[in-house]
Amino acid sequence: MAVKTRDLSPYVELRREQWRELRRATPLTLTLDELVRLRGLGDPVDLDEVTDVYLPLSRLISLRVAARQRLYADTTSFLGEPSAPPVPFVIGIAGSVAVGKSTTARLLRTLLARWPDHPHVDLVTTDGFLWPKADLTRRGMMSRKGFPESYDRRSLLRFVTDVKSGAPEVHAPVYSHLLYDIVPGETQVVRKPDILIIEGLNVLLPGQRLAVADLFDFSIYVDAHTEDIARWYVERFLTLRDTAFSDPTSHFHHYAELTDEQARAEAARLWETINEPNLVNNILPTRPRASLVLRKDADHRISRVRLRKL
Ligand SMILES: Nc1ncnc2c1ncn2[C@@H]1O[C@H](COP(=O)(O)OP(=O)(O)O)[C@@H](O)[C@H]1O
Ligand SMILES: CC(C)(COP(=O)(O)O)[C@@H](O)C(=O)NCCC(=O)O
Repeated sequence: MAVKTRDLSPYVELRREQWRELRRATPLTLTLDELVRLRGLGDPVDLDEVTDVYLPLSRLISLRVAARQRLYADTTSFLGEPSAPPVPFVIGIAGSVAVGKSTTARLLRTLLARWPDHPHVDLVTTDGFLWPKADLTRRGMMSRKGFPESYDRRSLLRFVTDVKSGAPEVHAPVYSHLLYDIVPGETQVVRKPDILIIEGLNVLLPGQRLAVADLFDFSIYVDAHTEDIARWYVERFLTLRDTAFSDPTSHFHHYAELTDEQARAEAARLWETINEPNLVNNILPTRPRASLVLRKDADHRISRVRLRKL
């Protein structure tokens, strides 16, 4: 009997109207005020999107956390070892600069923490693992920020391994957009969370040996057309010019004086020379590896969800 090629796909793609049915009885535990505080600059995500997209997603992840715990328990019993506390469940969130990963990550952290089975959820962004400015400068990589080689990938892998191994306290370095550098001496401390979310451009990249992506129990790729993301990047640059860049201590303070036209041209240049090549050459090729893809339309609205079944 002939099998339709479509049936062999490892993915199932659902329109938002189909996906939202999978929420079942998951309650909405987020208020509009909280949503406004969580969403990123220029991201118009509303409570409908939380209900339609994020509640089914938090239900799916919660099911996967329980399944993961059963799997670990089975392996422990197979090995004849005494039962151990559950291993933190690790979620990776990938996608381009300016696609809205941080909003997705913050929303999920908040929603997942409201499930009684896994209340302790930590979120770490990979910018803390960028090499310090002095190192990037010395190695001629200042215009490669966000490219795979601009990160201390070994430290990132060590960090996630330590969290998964149940270390009582693990420290992550912290990045500041204001300084455009790692903040000396500052760390984010992670203490045995039930769930750890790792958000960053390149988190799904495979490595020659073990890569951080190999430690993920679930991963999300936030996706949109490249032309749409380019436009969001330029719009956000204009907003930053009037907000963050106007701070005299900002590394980008010189941008605060730009006219609209100059700011658009500079943002387009940064997009075309740094962020677009990184998206096309490094980030987009990792999309097929994600457990789930959130697909955004030109207005930022999530219209489709692709789930990996196999
Ligand atoms: N130069 C900057 N100054 C201050 N904040 C910034 C700057 N660039 C990006 N951000 C903020 O950093 C966060 C991460 O941005 P980005 O890496 O582009 O990912 P995404 O837009 O997918 O969340 C966003 O909240 C964004 O508003
Ligand atoms: C800090 C970033 C590399 C993103 O870091 P991430 O947390 O995704 O690893 C990025 O937001 C960035 O600042 N890129 C530099 C080029 C630019 O400013 O557009």
